[in-house]
Amino acid sequence: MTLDLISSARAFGGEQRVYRHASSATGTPMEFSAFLPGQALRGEACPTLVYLSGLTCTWENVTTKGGYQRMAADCGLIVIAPDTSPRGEGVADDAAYDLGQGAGFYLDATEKPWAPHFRMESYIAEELPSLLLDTLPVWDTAIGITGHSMGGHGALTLAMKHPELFRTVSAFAPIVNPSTCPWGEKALSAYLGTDRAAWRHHDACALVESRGWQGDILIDQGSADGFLDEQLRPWAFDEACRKAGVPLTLRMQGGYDHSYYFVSTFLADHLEWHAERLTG
Ligand SMILES: N[C@@H](CCC(=O)N[C@@H](CSC=O)C(=O)NCC(=O)O)C(=O)O
Repeated sequence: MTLDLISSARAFGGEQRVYRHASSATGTPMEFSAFLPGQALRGEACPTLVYLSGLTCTWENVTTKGGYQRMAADCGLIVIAPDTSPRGEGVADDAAYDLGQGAGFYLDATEKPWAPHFRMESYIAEELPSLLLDTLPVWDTAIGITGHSMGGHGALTLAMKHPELFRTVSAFAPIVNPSTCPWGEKALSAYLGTDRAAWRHHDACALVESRGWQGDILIDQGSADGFLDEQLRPWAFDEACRKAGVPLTLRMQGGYDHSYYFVSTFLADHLEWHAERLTG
């Protein structure tokens, strides 16, 4: 498969790039950003962190507002930021910001009109890693995943479903129990249908109890996040991890909201946390 380089800029001794490629998983063109530290430019295999973004985002939000490039360069970490859904004129969409294009929820839809293109689990957990391993100096046994909000949901659920691929996982203000919050109930019923048993395979609280996790987990959550009580409720995941015996560090960050001011404050911490575990 061919990767087209859309842009490249020198940063902290490495390069911030954007790629486009034809995706067989989604049947559409897909774009992602890739920060390559100096080590990667010299051809050394590097640990890699995949960052999944939230509702309404593309690769661009975290790449331009996350401020992670200095720490990625210091840790020798490749950082990949994919898009949040398939896009295009022939792709189903919804007028609301929390369904359709920009709101793929990192699962493979089974329902019309979403099923033909909304295959983000196959894209993130199969096609993209295979493409990265073929084209960039990604260290194959040192891939971690993180994400924000809907992307935090994607990071937690995909890690627990694909532990052989994703060795480390963390999240920022994740949706942890989509089966019981308005964003999740809307998306899961549209993409998967109304049988709630199918939703459990895409719910971090259910997955940690049924599958557990091979390591520890780090979550940062702002205490002034406007979505905290209605959509996020990280204490449900804290309780599920306790029951499953999975060590979770849930850091409630006083006064922080849901924005990229919050994400960018703590993203460097997460890069360092992943790099330590991926290379240790
Ligand atoms: N009310 C907003 C909702 C969109 C929003 O807040 N998106 C967040 C992620 S929310 C969960 O997945 C985000 O990351 N936005 C991009 C940014 O750069 O801040 C709306 O109507 O758009």
